[in-house]
Amino acid sequence: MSEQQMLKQVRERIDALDDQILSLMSERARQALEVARVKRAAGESGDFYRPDREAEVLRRLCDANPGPLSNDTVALLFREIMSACLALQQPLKVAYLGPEGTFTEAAAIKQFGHGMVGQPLATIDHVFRDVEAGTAHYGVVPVENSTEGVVTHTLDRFMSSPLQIIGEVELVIHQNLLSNEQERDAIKRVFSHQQPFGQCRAWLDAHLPHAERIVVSSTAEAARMASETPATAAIASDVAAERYGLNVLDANIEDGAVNTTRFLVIGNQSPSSTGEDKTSLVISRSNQPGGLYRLLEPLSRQGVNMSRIESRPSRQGMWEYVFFVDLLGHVDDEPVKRALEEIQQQASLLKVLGSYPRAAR
Ligand SMILES: O=C(O)C(=O)C[C@]1(C(=O)O)C=C[C@@H](O)C=C1
Repeated sequence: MSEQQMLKQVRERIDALDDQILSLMSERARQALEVARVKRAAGESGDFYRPDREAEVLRRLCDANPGPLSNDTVALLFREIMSACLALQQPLKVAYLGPEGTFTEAAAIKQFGHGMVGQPLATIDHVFRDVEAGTAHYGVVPVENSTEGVVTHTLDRFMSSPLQIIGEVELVIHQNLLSNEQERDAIKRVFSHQQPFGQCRAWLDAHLPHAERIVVSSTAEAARMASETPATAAIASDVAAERYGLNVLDANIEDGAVNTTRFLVIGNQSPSSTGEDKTSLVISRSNQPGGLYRLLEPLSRQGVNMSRIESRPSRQGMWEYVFFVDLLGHVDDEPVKRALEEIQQQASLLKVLGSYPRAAR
């Protein structure tokens, strides 16, 4: 058989499979509409997004994945299918720290898929306020090791907010050299946020030693400026390259190995336990010797793992420090429930910020 004939045969098989996939996806979308009908009939209020159910769907499919597609790819595809089904049920408005093309937008897309209606906002405070006011269903803000350098503000803002953490997103951050130019030799100036410049210092010293480095407010702003200025480049995400129509001259130019940023998803609902959850708390106790030890001791007694602790100065005058703590488990899981009851007796402040599925891939 000639190559042409063989290709024709394989492509016919692919066409037949695509027909099956299309018909299955359509049937799935009809079932999602049925879920929405049942929820409405039962008088459920609020939106139809269920992060706990989505986390379970993705975990189950990744466990069953026969290959050759990677689990990351399977998760990405099914995330988009669920996002499209959810958009049919009801379009979801998601506020995030903008502008468009930032890593926070990429995190929002990773959590909600392209079916969401994104609302890029100027500050973390605006994101909280829009979700508090109901203008957006959910919000996405950076919290740890962010390229935008705004982590502590996110933690502080939780002190005064009634919102819950309903999910977390981990994103491996890759930096790229983006430009309208075709060649690196044409670049005289490079725009970026301060932190990506730090992350790519050795690469820039080696490959663009004479280019002037200009710090701007975000990587997306850097991409926008590079798109309008000849002989310049931006260090930014591949999402920004797409958004501003720039060429990726060099990909993955960060000096370090894996550079992950964590984002929080905020909203009004409380996801149910999925068996692989995290709980975030803020706790405090008057400043006495052994105070922090007494606050945390119930965790070890109940066998609850702590994945993070962060101290912040209290702004309320009553406590000197507050501690942001992440636990493995859900508030409805017995060991976490018991530990929290014991902590409550020791603490002058205990606020559960939310229980939510641990970051999926
Ligand atoms: O199972 C549900 O509650 C649904 O609404 C269906 C579905 C899905 O497409 O699988 C859609 C949206 C939710 O966020 C979770 C899952």
